[in-house]
Amino acid sequence: MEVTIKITIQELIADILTDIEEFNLSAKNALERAFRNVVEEDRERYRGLVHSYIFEILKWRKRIDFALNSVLKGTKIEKLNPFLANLLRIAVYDIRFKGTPPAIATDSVIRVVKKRFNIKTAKFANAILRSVEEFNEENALKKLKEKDRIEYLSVKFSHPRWYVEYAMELLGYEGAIRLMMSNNRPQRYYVRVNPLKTDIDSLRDYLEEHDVRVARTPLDDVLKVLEYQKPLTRLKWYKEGYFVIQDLASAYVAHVLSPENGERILDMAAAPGSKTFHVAHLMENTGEIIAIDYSRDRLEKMREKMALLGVKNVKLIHADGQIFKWKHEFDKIVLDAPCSSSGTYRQFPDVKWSFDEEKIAKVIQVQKAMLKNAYKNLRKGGEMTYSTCSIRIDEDEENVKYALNKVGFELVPYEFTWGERGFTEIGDKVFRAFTHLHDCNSFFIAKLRKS
Ligand SMILES: C[S@@+](CC[C@H](N)C(=O)[O-])C[C@H]1O[C@@H](n2cnc3c(N)ncnc32)[C@H](O)[C@@H]1O
Repeated sequence: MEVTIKITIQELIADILTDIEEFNLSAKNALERAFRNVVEEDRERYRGLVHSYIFEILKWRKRIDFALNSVLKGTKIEKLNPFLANLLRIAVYDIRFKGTPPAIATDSVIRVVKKRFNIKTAKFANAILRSVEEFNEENALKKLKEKDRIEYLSVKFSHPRWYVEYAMELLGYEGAIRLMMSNNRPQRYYVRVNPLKTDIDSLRDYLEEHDVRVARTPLDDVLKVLEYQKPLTRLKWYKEGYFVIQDLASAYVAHVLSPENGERILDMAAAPGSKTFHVAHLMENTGEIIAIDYSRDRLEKMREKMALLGVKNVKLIHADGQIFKWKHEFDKIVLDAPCSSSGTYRQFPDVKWSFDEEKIAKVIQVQKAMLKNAYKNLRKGGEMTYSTCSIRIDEDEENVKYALNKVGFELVPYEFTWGERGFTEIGDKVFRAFTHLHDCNSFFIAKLRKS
């Protein structure tokens, strides 16, 4: 496991995990940042391994912390120095999830503790890991189940407590468990063809020639990846923009919007651009798309990708979608709102731990303000999609009800060809996907009109 980079793998992983917490970075950004400092030849060799550690530890963090907190006396893992806590998490993950012999897992992190702290801390860490080795998780979980069933499920499936309660209310006990189990499975990839460069049949042939086994999906421009040999991002056609990697439900938005050639479209939260580019592709590069986002970094990435995909009808603007007003009204609007991202746990397990109720309440206010502002920017008779990758009714159906009752929109009875219908009295006119049912992100779409 030890590598010839200046630091060991364990040290690098603990640094990245600590950056995620301390600087509120996404796992993806933290990985990118850390690998900038790794020498070139090691970068390609170790990226996959480190990526997998980071994602798996974040996925199982609550269960890992349960083991650690059960053996820690007089303190909690959350109270320890964050770098030390993350080293302990790596060892627990190695021992309990990867089946690494405890002596090896312990030894490799204790060496880092000695280097970065001191002998006393190393002895402390060693004692904790010995206790973890003897910890009877099955018994402890059984006791927890008797005391607090929700907390038991939250630990067992390593999901936030609020999520367990929410999922049980939406889907019942069995449904909630199936959803959490599927959130914990490996990510499923989908690819969408870039029709400016090729067609779906040629893409399918190309992928199969390159050992990527694919299947059709409910969307005729999207393929489901069943098996692959090397990362899709290393394929020449990916690097040249012949296809994009885009979640199935996310790729439904542009179809529901049904843009027509020559129209003027606003995308109010556009970066990194999946839906904007899809709309541009469906419009065959005609008309005009104004794509705004509040994050300059994300817009910059979007600009690079746009050139690669041959998209020419998009103007990128750094702006706040709550107040942005353009000189013309729009025929159609995409509002893929910032949200709790609670539908993306399989893809981004770090998101599980980065939203609490306070942060979610704030994002709901932003969603409402954006809905109000969308109305101001839309022409009479114009249509829009409102979508989130959240499972929560307060970000989805309740916000649509707000748009109908308080803003003035009407709901378009769109004929969804797949997925589930939603909740509340408007449930039969909206789209929902769930990870355990549709093998993609849990997702919400509603189509609205300014009458
Ligand atoms: C769900 S993501 C959008 C994903 C994008 N539509 C796509 O398909 O690639 C939400 C986006 O909202 C942006 N955002 C957050 N607050 C915003 C605001 N007040 N105005 C505009 N964009 C905002 C975030 O920077 C983020 O890029």
